[in-house]
Amino acid sequence: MAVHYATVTWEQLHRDARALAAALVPKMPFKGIVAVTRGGLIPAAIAARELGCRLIETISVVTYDEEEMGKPQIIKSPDAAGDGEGFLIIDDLVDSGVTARFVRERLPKAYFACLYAKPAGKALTDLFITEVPQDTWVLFPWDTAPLFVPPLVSNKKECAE
Ligand SMILES: O=P(O)(O)OC[C@H]1O[C@H](OP(=O)(O)OP(=O)(O)O)[C@H](O)[C@@H]1O
Ligand SMILES: Nc1nc2[nH]cnc2c(=O)[nH]1
Ligand SMILES: [Mg+2]
Repeated sequence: MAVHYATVTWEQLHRDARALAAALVPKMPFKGIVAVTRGGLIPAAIAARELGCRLIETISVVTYDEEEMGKPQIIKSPDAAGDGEGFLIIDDLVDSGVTARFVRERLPKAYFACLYAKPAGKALTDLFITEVPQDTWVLFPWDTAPLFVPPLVSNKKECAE
């Protein structure tokens, strides 16, 4: 279980998604992108803009069943992508690799790219941008909000005290 957090800001996410797109240019052309919903949607949109790709398909895989890791289930199939030939799959991250393995079984000929990868799942990717330790939980910008943080010294006390 993750014991550390890595907070990713919108700016960092945008930079990393652009870096992913830049690394994908030599792999072009792609017929289209398959975004792994939901986490892959925003990285896929940024990469699609950079790569001039307008055909976007989605695959939705549910791996957790009431907090338990269950058997992965496809609840939305990427029908436009066939067996994945010529397609680029984009997700936000691989952790255990369960989602990536399942998606690859469904789209065996596609190229799999993501922004962040933990050691247990990284071998399932063709490309990732940043490795994250296994014990670290990535907090995406859509997971977080700015919070008031109280000052170190209470304003009831005088500075000179
Ligand atoms: O390698 P794994 O252990 O399978 O974990 C990685 C997956 O987990 C997260 O998705 P999640 O299933 O939480 O759904 P979401 O994208 O809809 O948030 C993340 O977006 C990856 O798709
Ligand atoms: N937000 C988020 N979702 C995950 N799903 C599996 N691992 C992670 C992670 O580190 N962060
Ligand atoms: Mg996901």
